[in-house]
Amino acid sequence: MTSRTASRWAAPYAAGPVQARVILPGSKSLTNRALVLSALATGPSTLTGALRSRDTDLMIAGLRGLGADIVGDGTTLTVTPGPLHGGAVDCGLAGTVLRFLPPLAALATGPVAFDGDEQARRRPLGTVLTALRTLGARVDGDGLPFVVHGGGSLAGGVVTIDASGSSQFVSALLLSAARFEHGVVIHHVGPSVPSRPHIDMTVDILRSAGVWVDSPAESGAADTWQVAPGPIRAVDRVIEPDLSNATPFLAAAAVTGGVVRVPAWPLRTTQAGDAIRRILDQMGATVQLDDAGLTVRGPDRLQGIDIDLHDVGELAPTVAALAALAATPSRLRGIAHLRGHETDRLAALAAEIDGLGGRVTVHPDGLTITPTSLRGGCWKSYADHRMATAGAIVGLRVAGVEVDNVATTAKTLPGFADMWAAMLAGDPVAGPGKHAR
Ligand SMILES: O=C(O)C1=C[C@@H](OP(=O)(O)O)[C@@H](O)[C@H](O)C1
Ligand SMILES: C=C(OP(=O)(O)O)C(=O)O
Repeated sequence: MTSRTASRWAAPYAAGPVQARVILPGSKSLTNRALVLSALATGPSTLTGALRSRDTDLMIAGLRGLGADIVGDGTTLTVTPGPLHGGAVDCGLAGTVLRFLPPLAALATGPVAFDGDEQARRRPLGTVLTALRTLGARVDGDGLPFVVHGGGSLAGGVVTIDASGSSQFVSALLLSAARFEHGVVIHHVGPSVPSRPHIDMTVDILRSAGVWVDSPAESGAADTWQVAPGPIRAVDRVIEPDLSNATPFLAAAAVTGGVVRVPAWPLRTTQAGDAIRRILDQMGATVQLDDAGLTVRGPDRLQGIDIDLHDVGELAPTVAALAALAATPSRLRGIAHLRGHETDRLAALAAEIDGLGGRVTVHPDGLTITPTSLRGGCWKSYADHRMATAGAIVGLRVAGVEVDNVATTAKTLPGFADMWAAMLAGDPVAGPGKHAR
């Protein structure tokens, strides 16, 4: 739907160790879950420190178009639920909008037409639409564009799905299920579900809104989640900073032997991005988490890593960039599902690292990256925010890297290029709408 003009951005080269303090805007995953729950809640609620980016603005527009009133200045938003009615939703390239809003649309009184970016048409979705039909909804289409004919209510009940393509299939059904007449019981059958922390995040936020949820962790029933029907309480929330978006900045410390601190790093969190602490530690960095935030000190020699990223695939582009600059080979496992992310990230990472003279082998489940001496050149971003930030990391150590369409980082981190430049200049770094401290 949206056309974007590609342009090349000269990724800054780091002449020495990077030293920076970086304040990140709010988490995409938490903001979009909170928006959905607030729109389904029993009364108004306020979100503080919400992320404003393409993905979250698409969620806001989608919910407004279906009847929610969302007002606010920048990162503070007040959401007042309204009767849900028919309308149109632009998903852009946001997996959270594409997967989380169809179940909510099934509760509307009228047809809801979904469309999105050309690239979004290739993202896996059929599982959610088939599940909705099983739960009582009428849906025209099996992928974008499609129409959910909201009937004002949905029966809900028991459904069996294969969620090996995306954890968002499970999260999507769970988020709206308290408003289904019979709630939902989801059985997953198939290869293992990726990105489990994201489902745990969904369970956690539902419970904080007073919803009864049973998950494999408590029930012992592997791969079964259940939500009881009932009210979703309106809760005022402070959104944590986005830890996945922190990872390129932390990687800058790791690859330059520098020091980067991220204040307000939560001591306990459901965000998958928290896994970067053990990844950087394994690669040889010094990682310290305390009340002042997270501090990463880069090593003299960055080690390669052999790691299963199945649970935290979102971090794979950052880890691949680190691996390309490490002293020893790396093997990234468990991430076949990245082929259905914003782009086929396995193919894209291999093509771009190889394009600079690197050596990457693509496996059915991931990548082997053998460090070589890289040269400058064009790094394509494929409209993928995390491909663009991975190119920026590589550019810190390889002169002459040009990232095409760095503006695509606005999907979750508008102002990334300015933040990156400020980091290299030794200036304070804060994204637009910085996280309230
Ligand atoms: O629910 C979420 O907020 C997300 C779940 C994950 O999706 P997949 O399970 O498709 O990897 C993650 O990669 C994505 O960035 C955000
Ligand atoms: C996979 C990602 O996004 P989405 O929410 O669009 O699936 C991501 O941000 O890495």
